[in-house]
Amino acid sequence: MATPFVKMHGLGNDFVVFDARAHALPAMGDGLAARLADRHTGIGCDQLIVIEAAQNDGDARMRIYNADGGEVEACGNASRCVAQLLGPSKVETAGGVIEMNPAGDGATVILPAPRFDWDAIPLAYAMDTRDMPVGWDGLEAPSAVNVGNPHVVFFVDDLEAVPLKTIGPQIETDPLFPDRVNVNVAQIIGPDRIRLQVWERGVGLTRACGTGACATAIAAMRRGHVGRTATVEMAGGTLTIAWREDGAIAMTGPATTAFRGEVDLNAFA
Ligand SMILES: N[C@@H](CCC[C@H](N)C(=O)O)C(=O)O
Repeated sequence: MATPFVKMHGLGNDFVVFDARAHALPAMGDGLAARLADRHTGIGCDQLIVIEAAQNDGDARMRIYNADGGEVEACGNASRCVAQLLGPSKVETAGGVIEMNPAGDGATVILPAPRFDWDAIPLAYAMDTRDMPVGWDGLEAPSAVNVGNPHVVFFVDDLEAVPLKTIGPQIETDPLFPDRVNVNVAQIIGPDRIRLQVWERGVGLTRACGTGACATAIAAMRRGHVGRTATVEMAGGTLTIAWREDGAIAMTGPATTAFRGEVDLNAFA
C-alpha cells in the first residue's frame, strides 16, 4: 500500500516527513528509518520525521530518526518544516515542547531553555560545561549545551583548517558523551555573526543543523562572544538565533517543500 510523504528541507538539511495521524505507519525502529533514509537504496534524507497525535497538551507529536536509524530528541530545521505543515501550533518532542510560528516561506520556532548541567548534556563525569578542560587533536576547551539534544561547540580561528570529517566521528563517539554528541565547529566573524560547520550525530556532515546553530549561538552568548541575537552562517544558508529573556531560544529561517510522493513501506520492511 502506498504511504504519502513530503520531502522537505531547511537550508539543505533534508527530511522525509510522514503524517502518522492520517496513515498508520509501521514502527520506524528496527532499521526501517535507516533503510528509507539511505540515499542509494531508499528515498534519501538526513532525518526521517513522523508526525503523530499528541500525548499531552500539544497539538501533535514529532518523532525524529537520524539517517543511521536512531531515534533522537530534537531537530531544529525539521521543526521549521513541520511548522509549515501544521501551522501555528505546539508540538511535543522527546526534547520538549516546541512552539511553531510559520511565516512566509519559513518559520520561527521556539525551543525550550538550554541546559548546561554536565549530567543534562549528558557527559560521563562532572565538569564545567562553559570551558571544558578537554581537547582532541588541536580542538580545545569546547562548551557543551543541551538544546533538546546534546551538542559540543568548539570556537576556532579558522573553520576551513579543521578536518571535521575526520575528527567529528571521533568526538561524536568519545566515551565522554554517553549518548554520543553533535559536534559543532564555529568561527566568530562579527559581534553578531558566527560561521558554523556541524558533524551531526547519526548522520555526518550536513549542510545545516538548526539545533547546532542554536547550541553554538547560545555557547557564544554564554562566553560573551556575541550579544543575545546572532546570525549563524552554514554551508546551506543562514539562521537567526535569539536567546529570549524568558530563557527560551527563538530560531528563524526558511523551510522548503521539495516534493510530495508515495512509498510502499512493505518494500522496505
Ligand atoms: N539536523 C538537525 C539535528 C538532528 C538530530 C541530531 N543529528 C542528533 O542526533 O541530535 C537540526 O536541524 O537540528
